[in-house]
Amino acid sequence: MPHRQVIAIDGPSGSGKSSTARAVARALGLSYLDTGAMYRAVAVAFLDAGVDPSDVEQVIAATTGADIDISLDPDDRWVRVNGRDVTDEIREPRVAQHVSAVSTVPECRADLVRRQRILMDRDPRGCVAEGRDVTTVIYPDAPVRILLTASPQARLERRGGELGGRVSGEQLRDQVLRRDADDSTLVDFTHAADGVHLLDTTHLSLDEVVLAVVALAKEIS
Ligand SMILES: Nc1ncnc2c1ncn2[C@@H]1O[C@H](COP(=O)(O)OP(=O)(O)O)[C@@H](O)[C@H]1O
Ligand SMILES: Nc1ccn([C@H]2C[C@H](O)[C@@H](COP(=O)(O)OP(=O)(O)O)O2)c(=O)n1
Repeated sequence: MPHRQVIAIDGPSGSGKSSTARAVARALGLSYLDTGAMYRAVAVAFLDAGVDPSDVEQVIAATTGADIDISLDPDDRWVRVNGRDVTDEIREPRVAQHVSAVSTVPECRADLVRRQRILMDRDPRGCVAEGRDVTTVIYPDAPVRILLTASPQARLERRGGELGGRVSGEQLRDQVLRRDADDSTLVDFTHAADGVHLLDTTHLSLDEVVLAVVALAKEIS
């Protein structure tokens, strides 16, 4: 049987992690894990429950008690939390605004990391996973580890294009730059750790990034 392929991709908001990881999973016939969707799903759960985001004990309880079910199919993205489909809701600006209340609490991270390792090991063919700490914490032994970067300007333009004018310039900066600053208090996703390949996507098209990652995976595997 061919060996499992595991590809770990990290990077800041708008660097292209989700689009790249999904396309690479499709190209190589691997499963795909969006670890950020799990943080977002927990944020929906605690907002639903009326938890005050600054009440750390309640945020921890909402995280450890959340029943998260997530698709690993790159062609069929969905996520459910506590039995409710929140696939579209997790992309709403109110979720981006509050999700760091989960990602900045070590107990919440430990709980999600444990679940993410299990999900990454589920498919016998292997997995492409993306987030902020896949290369360093969740799966530091992955044979292929990549940090995607792009200039703040490029990342703001990409996320702005994706949201199609649904948010103000100020909300956009909050979603991208403020959130990255808050999220990087516990994990470093701006410098490539030892053995992690740095790929600056500022001047590359999505297709070029996907080709570069697939080429690297073939070279290493
Ligand atoms: N290299 C690229 N060049 C131009 N646009 C890109 C590139 N990579 C991703 N995008 C676009 O930027 C937006 C954000 O990408 P996404 O993959 O969601 O980033 P992340 O998961 O890192 O936040 C999407 O609309 C995506 O199509
Ligand atoms: N492995 C991860 C994945 C996401 N997070 C946090 C950081 C982000 O604010 C949220 C949402 O992540 P997501 O990847 O969906 O965010 P972007 O698509 O890059 O804007 O979760 C994390 O702390 N660790």
